[in-house]
Amino acid sequence: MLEVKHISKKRMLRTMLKDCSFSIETGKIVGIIGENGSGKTTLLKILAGVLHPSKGDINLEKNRSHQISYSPDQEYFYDYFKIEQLIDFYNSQFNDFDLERAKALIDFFELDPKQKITYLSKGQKTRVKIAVTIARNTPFLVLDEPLAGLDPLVKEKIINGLIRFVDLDKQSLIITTHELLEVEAILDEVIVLKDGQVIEQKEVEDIRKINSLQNWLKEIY
Ligand SMILES: Nc1ncnc2c1ncn2[C@@H]1O[C@H](COP(=O)(O)OP(=O)(O)OP(=O)(O)O)[C@@H](O)[C@H]1O
Repeated sequence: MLEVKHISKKRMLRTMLKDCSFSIETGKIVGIIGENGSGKTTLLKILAGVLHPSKGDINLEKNRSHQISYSPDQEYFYDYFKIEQLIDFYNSQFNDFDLERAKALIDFFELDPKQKITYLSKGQKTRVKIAVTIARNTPFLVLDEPLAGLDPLVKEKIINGLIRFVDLDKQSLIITTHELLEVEAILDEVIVLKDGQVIEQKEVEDIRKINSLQNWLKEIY
């Protein structure tokens, strides 16, 4: 269980997050959604420990670095590595890294392990980033905008990779996204941010009984 309690974040005079509280159970796929600038990336950075909140706490059972595997929205790779070298590097850095799962993911994502990162397309780099993030056996996998700017086939491949390789008996997946149509089918819950505040946390099944996720979001926004 991950509990976010009354998190606020201010930088200079700007309020990026305001009194955000929610909890996420093991085994859930949770989408953090909301318009541009609503605070999704800031929230994920705070979950991952990259940013510190100005106020509030995050309750996790153990040390954050053993609990959360995080993929930021920007690229951060060592361009001169080959994919297989990057995987070896991750394996050397994280005790919870599953080398076999990483190799299976690279294969599933139709990537050549001998290829240098610098020569990969955006879609290929995104797949590498997701592969090394979800190859860790942490209880929470946190992906910022894993589908942004990708073509429909690559999006589908990534979503299938998530379904196939995330172990929902032990792990939860938290993603931010604007691609509601594409992810609606895999989400268990959504957390909606507006102007830095959590305005809703709801089971997607309950939303679908009355509306599509996209229309529901328009109504509450
Ligand atoms: N380094 C920073 N310093 C000051 N303000 C920032 C900084 N980074 C982001 N912000 C502001 O914080 C707010 C939340 O930004 P954030 O990137 O978290 O939103 P987002 O929901 O992820 O947006 P998007 O959907 O466009 O990625 C925005 O108003 C943004 O301008």
